[in-house]
Amino acid sequence: MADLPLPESPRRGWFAPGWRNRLIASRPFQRWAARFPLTRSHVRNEGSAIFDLVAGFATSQALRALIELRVLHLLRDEPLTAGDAAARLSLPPRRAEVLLRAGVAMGLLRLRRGRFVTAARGAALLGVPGLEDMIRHHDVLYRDLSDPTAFFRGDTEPELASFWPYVFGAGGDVSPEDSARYSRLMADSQGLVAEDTLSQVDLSGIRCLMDVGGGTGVFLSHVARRAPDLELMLFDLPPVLEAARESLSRQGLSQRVALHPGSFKTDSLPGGADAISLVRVLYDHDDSQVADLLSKVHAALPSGGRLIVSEPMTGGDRPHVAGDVYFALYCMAMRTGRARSGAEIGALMGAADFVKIRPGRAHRPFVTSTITAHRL
Ligand SMILES: CC(C)=CCC/C(C)=C/CC/C(C)=C/C=C/C(C)=C/C=C/C=C(C)/C=C/C=C(C)/C=C/C=C(C)/C=C/CC(C)(C)O
Ligand SMILES: C[S@@+](CC[C@H](N)C(=O)[O-])C[C@H]1O[C@@H](n2cnc3c(N)ncnc32)[C@H](O)[C@@H]1O
Repeated sequence: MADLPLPESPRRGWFAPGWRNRLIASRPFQRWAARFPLTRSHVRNEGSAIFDLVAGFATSQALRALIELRVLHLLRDEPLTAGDAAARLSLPPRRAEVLLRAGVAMGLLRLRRGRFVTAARGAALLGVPGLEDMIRHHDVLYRDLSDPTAFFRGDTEPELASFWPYVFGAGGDVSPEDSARYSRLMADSQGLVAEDTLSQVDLSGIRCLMDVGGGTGVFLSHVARRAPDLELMLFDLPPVLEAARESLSRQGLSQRVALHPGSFKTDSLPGGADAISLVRVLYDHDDSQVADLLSKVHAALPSGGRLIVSEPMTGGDRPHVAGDVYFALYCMAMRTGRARSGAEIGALMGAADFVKIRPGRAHRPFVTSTITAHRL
């Protein structure tokens, strides 16, 4: 049996992890378990799960090609043969066929009588606001992860942060095109986050809500539709609020949302709101910045005031792929903050003197999770 480089296990005997892991890694055991009726379907499933881990990067890159070439759009209404699709996509026919078949294998396309057409999963993907742009911008993260060992050692200079210029204080030498690209991506992807936040958080009893780091006001525009009597305040960096002003005016919401330009790094937060939301804000910042921001939020709220935090979170002692792989690595590439578990965010809230700290019921942790708290 091959010797696994495992640390000495403190547990001994039949269930000691070292013993179990050595057994499972042994080829004779694997061959036996693959044949034994009570274990063979489990072995097949595990093999398939391991293969998905091994091949995940190839799947993601095929997905990016399908999106960049707009294959799902091309085949949404019109089934095409590989040859016709190749001509429309300006791809060599054999290569087009490989891509189309990959799309079928991924459940995004269907193949019927020699013609490819977009499947229900592909159509659903097209309907998710901002998801195509989100997939496209993964070119940056993909480059940043190209030497994963160096990445985890902290020996690389990821370029992802420069894609999101606001993190280092919007403005700077960011081109208007880049600025528009990130604002659009952030605003588009906010739709789902806003929906999921509002399905988890009860706004009843709130008179005035201030969204801090609220970007161009997408979350507040969802709140405005949901709660027509709520007063709304938006706090963000001055250049971001310029974009918010235009966007809110287009939606006829200029009168409902009061704009408060400022930086929570250098300024205190304005008073007047009895609830403050932080949507996808904390994970961009390190613990000391978050502690500082939460104490500013505490100071800005009246007694009984409410804090609402919504962002993708890690799974804590139950790690999951969305939080502990995708968002954890994403935030690490950003370098300024980190993905946190609900318990970690709750502890930071507690340290800032918030009470009644309650997690919401997140049904799509890959979109967002929520935690609410109160000021005494
Ligand atoms: C009608 C017939 C014939 C059949 C019906 C069959 C049927 C019922 C099909 C159902 C189809 C359907 C409606 C599916 C809906 C699917 C949905 C809504 C899927 C949503 C998926 C959302 C995803 C995958 C979201 C991903 C979000 C990502 C990756 C967000 C990333 C955000 C980042 C990186 C933010 C960065 C910000 C920063 C920089 C860290 O601050
Ligand atoms: C990840 S975006 C989230 C935007 C919006 N809440 C959403 O979920 O789409 C973070 C937001 O925090 C804002 N922000 C970053 N640093 C800030 C600061 N020092 N003061 C105020 N806002 C800041 C950014 O401008 C940006 O709008």
